[in-house]
Amino acid sequence: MSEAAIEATGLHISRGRTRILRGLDFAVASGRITGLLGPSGSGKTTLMRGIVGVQRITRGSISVLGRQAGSAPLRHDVGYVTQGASVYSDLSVEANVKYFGAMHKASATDVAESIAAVGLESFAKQKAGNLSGGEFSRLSLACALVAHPKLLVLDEPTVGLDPVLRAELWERFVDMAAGGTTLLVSSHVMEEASHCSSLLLLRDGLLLAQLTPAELAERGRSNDLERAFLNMIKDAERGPDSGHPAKKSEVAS
Ligand SMILES: Nc1ncnc2c1ncn2[C@@H]1O[C@H](COP(=O)(O)OP(=O)(O)OP(=O)(O)O)[C@@H](O)[C@H]1O
Repeated sequence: MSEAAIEATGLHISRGRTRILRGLDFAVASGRITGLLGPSGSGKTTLMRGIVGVQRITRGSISVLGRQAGSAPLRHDVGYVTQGASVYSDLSVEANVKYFGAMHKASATDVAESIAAVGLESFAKQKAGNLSGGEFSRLSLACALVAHPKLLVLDEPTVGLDPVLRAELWERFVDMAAGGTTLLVSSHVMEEASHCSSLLLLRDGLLLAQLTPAELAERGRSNDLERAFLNMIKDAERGPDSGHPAKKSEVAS
């Protein structure tokens, strides 16, 4: 078993007066793709923010690459691509990637490779503000890739992308993991779960289960992972009196 890149212990996070994450314990393996899945509002973004160190932890801890989440030495090792725009609309694609690359001493080759990795070579000189939604989000990804992070945290990176681009991006993620990068990718598209080695299933701020896609299909009694997830949720809600009791280890207390 590979070493953990992320370890959360007794993690609670509140935002304002609302308790969003309510006691999570899990580990994310190095050099793998871990999917963070759950319905809208389940706490995926909040958890990612905690991992990259931009969200105050209320109780418990998160360790990232062996250090406390958010600590200064992690700055060059952790990449985070948010759902919101993080690039400069008035700069070209190339200038944006160069700008983010400069913070990590990236070479001209790194810049060109990152642009190529997201399929934006023909848009290199175009202003970011003139890109389509999907191109714009791929540019955000290129800006994170240029730093060659050891851990890449991606919040819904395939939203707004067509099926071809979606597939290409997942191939890219698989290649990166094969090269040793750890990826934590959130999505609410359950079919994307099949690309991941491990899945964290969040619901209402609790970890419903951590399992492989094959285990999800088995425990949720369907090869359609969306249906399997829904079945697991129903089982957890029915509790031990249902015909399909949730295993104790699957339900966070
Ligand atoms: N600043 C805030 N103050 C209070 N509550 C917040 C704040 N930000 C988010 N929340 C609430 O926290 C909950 C979890 O939000 P979060 O963005 O982590 O969910 P998510 O699983 O990423 O959702 P989505 O898939 O829709 O992006 C939501 O109910 C949201 O309304």
